Amino acid sequence: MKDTRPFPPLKNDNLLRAARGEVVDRVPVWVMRQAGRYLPEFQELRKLHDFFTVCRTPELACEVTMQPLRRFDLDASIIFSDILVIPQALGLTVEMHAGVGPVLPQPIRTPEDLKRLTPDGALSRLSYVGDAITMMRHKLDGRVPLIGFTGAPWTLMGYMIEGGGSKTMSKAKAWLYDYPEDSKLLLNLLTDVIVDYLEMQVEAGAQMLQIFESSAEHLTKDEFLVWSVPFLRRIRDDLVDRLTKKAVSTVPLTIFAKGAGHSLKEQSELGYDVIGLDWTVDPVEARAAVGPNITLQGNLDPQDMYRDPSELHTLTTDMVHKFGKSRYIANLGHGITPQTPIASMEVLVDAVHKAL
Ligand SMILES: Cc1c2[nH]c(c1CCC(=O)O)Cc1[nH]c(c(CCC(=O)O)c1C)Cc1[nH]c(c(CCC(=O)O)c1C)Cc1[nH]c(c(C)c1CCC(=O)O)C2
Repeated sequence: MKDTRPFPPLKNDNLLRAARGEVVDRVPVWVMRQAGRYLPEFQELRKLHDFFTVCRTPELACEVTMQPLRRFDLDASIIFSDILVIPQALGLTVEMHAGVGPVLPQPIRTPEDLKRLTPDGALSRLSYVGDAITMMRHKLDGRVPLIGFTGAPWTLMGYMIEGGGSKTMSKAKAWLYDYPEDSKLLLNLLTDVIVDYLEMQVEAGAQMLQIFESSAEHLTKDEFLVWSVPFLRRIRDDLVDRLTKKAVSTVPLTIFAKGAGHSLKEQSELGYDVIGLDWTVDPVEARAAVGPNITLQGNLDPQDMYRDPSELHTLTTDMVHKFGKSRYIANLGHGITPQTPIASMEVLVDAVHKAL
């Protein structure tokens, strides 16, 4: 039965205030992939359960979501899941192979393969994510906001065509040139599912949403503007439309387009509240590009987490000083990597909170 109890009131809302451009008590900080393999308790749980079993079992997803919050004074939680649950819901098999990452044994190879996708009913096959979000809101007891997320269309298309991660996305890029109309069809199909999925996450209790366009780095600026930006715009516009029509309050939206620092101005015109930056972007230049009315998130190099604590502390403090206290959410410039020392997370969080 659906849990319809009201959610506990939020105690630390610095993340949402930063996203809306309001005054914060302290600079909020969270870390992409903050629940993950650098935590021994995550590794222990993963010995007992397959990756997608964790995603599909709300109790397990909530336990893993909670793990980093027990250790660190973070200002946000992010629901444990993966971007590849959408290709799964569209009928593709996705396996998580240790040491390799995601594998799709029957990828989309030709436009003919698009017929195998099953958008009808995809949302109902993702209902476990909504269940985990609702459960997590209660377990958090208002401690910090809960972020929901999705992969963006181009990034999902890449995994669906490559059959997993890829250094070049060469097969997916070949689609853009060889089958431009079918590429648009696939990107629009994914956009439709993503809008449904995000609407469902908000209704389930997600207080902020992040769209991961992690494979933007494989596109030139011109390609990014054609194959990513229009779909990111439609996700935002359609989602806001849907929520408005249902009289559901909208939540702040973050776009994280890794490797798209060449198009910050264009990103700032999409209607998102927050732009996530990878570590190649200079904070001061980013602010100049997006103007004063957008919140920036990021962007310490995840490799800096391997430096000694005093160096890491200094780098973090310098980063926060460059961004400033207004309209800023501290994070890494991409996901935390599996060998990261736990002590580095403590240094990062502490340095952010003490910087200003
Ligand atoms: C591209 C992408 C994926 N998944 C995701 C992205 C976008 C962000 C990014 O660019 O890093 C997003 C993601 N994946 C995961 C989260 C959980 C929430 C969080 O704590 O941030 C989030 C937000 C869990 C995960 N997703 C994955 C793990 C590790 C797998 C395991 O436990 O065996 C976790 C904790 C696996 C995964 N899932 C994916 C890859 C490429 C891999 C393998 C690489 C790796 O292992 O880090 C696809």
